[in-house]
Amino acid sequence: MAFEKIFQMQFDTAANKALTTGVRGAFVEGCTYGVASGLIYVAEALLFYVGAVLIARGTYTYLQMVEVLNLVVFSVTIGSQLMAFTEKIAKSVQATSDLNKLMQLDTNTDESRGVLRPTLEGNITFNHVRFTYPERPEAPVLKDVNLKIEDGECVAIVGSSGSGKSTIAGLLQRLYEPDSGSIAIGLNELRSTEVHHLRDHVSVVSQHPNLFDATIAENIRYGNKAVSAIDIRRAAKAANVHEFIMSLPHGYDTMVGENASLISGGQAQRLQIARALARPSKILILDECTSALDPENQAAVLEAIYNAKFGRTTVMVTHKLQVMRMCDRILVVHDGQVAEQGTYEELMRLKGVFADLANGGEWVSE
Ligand SMILES: Nc1ncnc2c1ncn2[C@@H]1O[C@H](COP(=O)(O)OP(=O)(O)OP(=O)(O)O)[C@@H](O)[C@H]1O
Repeated sequence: MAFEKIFQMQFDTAANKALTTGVRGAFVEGCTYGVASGLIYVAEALLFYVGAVLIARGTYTYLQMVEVLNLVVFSVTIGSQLMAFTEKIAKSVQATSDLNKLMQLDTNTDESRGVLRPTLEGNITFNHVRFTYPERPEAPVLKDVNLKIEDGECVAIVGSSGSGKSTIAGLLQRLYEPDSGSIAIGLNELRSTEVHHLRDHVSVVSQHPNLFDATIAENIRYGNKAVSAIDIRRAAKAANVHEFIMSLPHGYDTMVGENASLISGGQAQRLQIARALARPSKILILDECTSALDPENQAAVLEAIYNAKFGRTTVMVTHKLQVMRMCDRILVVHDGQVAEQGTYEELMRLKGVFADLANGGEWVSE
């Protein structure tokens, strides 16, 4: 999904910046500490020497020399201790400035609008939707999208790379607002629906499972306290992953490891499907969720999706023929519009955009 690539890039940039700043900070801190400690000893040595000379000449008494020595050593020690705080002071200044920026953020965003919490079911409709990413105002991604997905229908959204498939999925989650036109689920316009409520009712399974270093049960629950242990098991069974979980030594309490390193890609993907199914959502969006899998894992995930789509409206963004064939209908996005729609056979017979993309090798067949 395009958003993941962008987040990954931003994360890499931030991590590299943190590393460079950390290394530079450690170097400065080390130098500061060395100079500060050295200064005390240099000052003491100098004072003893000058004091001794002054006493020898009879300018100072021994008592006067000790008083001056104490005063200077005390001042230098305080100064050097303050220098040891340089890094902490710099961090506090930066943290205060960051906090200040956060406090000034506008809470009146597109997301904050919309307060309705209706039951989200019924047909999905896009009515003359036009959308341009704010970062690229000169290039509208969607120019005039009109589509209708029936309640309970399974639809594949296909098109060439960059045609705007993931953007349609993103708009459906209200990650962005259309420039014009409207999107509705049943009779409810998305722009007047409360965004958390919407995202609780629209489940997304993306290309990367995004599992956390927590137990399998916690990964399926995903912070939603309303999801009970029974819901978790039911979802895992529907996602075809229950038996695998039960084969693990600690079952649902097994830790999946950092970045889900202890389980395969297909198992991780089925856990992500279980997470989506554990929620009360009637709408399921699957964005290229099998593209990173080998054929064996892909078959297991497709079987899970096949079970999951019953009773739900399912939208699958895909390049895979097998996934397209699982769907009731295929929508072809081209030049910012839904250019064609129908079953695989109907679209091939049309000899239009879909057939051209098929003949050009755009669709993956295994
Ligand atoms: N956050 C963003 N900011 C600016 N441009 C973006 C952003 N996300 C996507 N785009 C651009 O919008 C266009 C449509 O992207 P989108 O990800 O919807 O296409 P896609 O059909 O899903 O592509 P793919 O099949 O390669 O995943 C592309 O040209 C992409 O570069």
